[in-house]
Amino acid sequence: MSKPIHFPPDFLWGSATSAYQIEGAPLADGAGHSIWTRFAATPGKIANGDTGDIACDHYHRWREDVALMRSLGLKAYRFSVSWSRILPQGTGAVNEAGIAFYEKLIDELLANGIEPMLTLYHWDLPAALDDRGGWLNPAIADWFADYARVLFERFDGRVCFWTTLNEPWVVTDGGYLHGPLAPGHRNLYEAPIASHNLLRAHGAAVKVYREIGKHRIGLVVNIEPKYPASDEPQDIAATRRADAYMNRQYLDPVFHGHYPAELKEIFGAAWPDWPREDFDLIGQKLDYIGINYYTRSVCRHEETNWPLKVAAVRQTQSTHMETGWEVFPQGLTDTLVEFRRRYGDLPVYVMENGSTFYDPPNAEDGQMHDPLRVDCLKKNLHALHAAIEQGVDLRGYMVWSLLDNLEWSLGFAKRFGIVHVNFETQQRTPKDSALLYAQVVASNGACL
Ligand SMILES: CO[C@H](O)c1c[n+]2c([nH]1)[C@H](O)[C@@H](O)[C@H](O)[C@H]2CO
Repeated sequence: MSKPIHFPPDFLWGSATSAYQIEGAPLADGAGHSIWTRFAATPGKIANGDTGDIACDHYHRWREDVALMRSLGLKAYRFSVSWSRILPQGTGAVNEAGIAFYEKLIDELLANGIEPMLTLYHWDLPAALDDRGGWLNPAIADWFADYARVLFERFDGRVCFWTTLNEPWVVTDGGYLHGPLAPGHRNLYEAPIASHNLLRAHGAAVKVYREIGKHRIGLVVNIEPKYPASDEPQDIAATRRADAYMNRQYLDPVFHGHYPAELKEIFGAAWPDWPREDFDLIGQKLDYIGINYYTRSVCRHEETNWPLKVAAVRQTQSTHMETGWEVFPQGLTDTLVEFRRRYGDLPVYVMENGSTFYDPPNAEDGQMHDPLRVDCLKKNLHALHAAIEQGVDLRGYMVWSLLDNLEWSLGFAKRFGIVHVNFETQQRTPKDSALLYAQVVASNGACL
């Protein structure tokens, strides 16, 4: 009989989504275009021609969705604000209808005892700012800080939990180096600049929050722990490069004031000499770190792979993600323990963790059975608890995702929701994984 599991008494159990993936109506009520409304309108960019034009219609069904969260007993809800609903041109005049939408959502969450956790940026940059260089223009740190200030002034106090950016690595690698995500660039020289400006913007927003905010602010990074495929020196070196590029490229400047040396090795002449004062801005003190964990990577040297010269060795038990993300719960424990070892005892929240599997059609009993996701969730929650037992100051967990939604360029086919969405009828149906998660929340993990 395994030892009963106990999470800390006030552990924050919740779920996560993002604006473009669930809201729909991206241009409603005065909102401006974003790089994702543009990308989605470009033939071939999103699988099956899917777009966020309707998605989960959350823009109209937000009250129903909060009631759904309440029915699951969720303590918190992590969502993002669409910058171009608030500032249609990215800067300048505030669109009060955009403010009103998020105000209604926040007040409904609070009325239902659910902590709103607001992400300022989850990838949907205003198109008007992209026209001015977007993340490649150093001025974006000021544009982002001004946008953040509007939301801080309107919502701080009702929102007590702020995140500046969701996953600067994905924004950079997907949008500027390899190109599968908006704005779809493939440029070795642009990627470091975009990445550095994302971190500068993060720092500038935190600085504004320290002037006017009274609660908590942090950053959310995706961490994919890297394990060498062999003890061959070139595989060890490849693993180090992969860890520096995906993981330490963001945490080292924020917590240690410099980039990992491997980045100059990877980017060569494309890696600028950054001004020292930038690291004072980037290194603003944070109240927490958010970590998104999905899988690990087993790395080997591969001379032909641009620009890292690293290849991932595919593993056996994988999810149905297009690159087959391995189910590896130990990686979650390792990630959290390693964060504490390398960066110290800052409070940690797992802000995304989930899996996509082909969900069989609902059974005769009308219930949406998702056994693979249930198994994955249980294993990851045990791994989470193992990290707490090893001393990690883990404060909360947001399952990705509340709803099946638009999986960016992969469209609606990749379902991550614990609640099934019929995109024809917009009917929501809790899957077995949602019923399990509700029990986990109600028992604070004791049912695991
Ligand atoms: C590299 O994987 C990242 O950790 C990651 C995975 N995911 C994410 N980031 C994004 O934050 C979500 O918008 C995605 O829907 C979700 C599922 O793909």
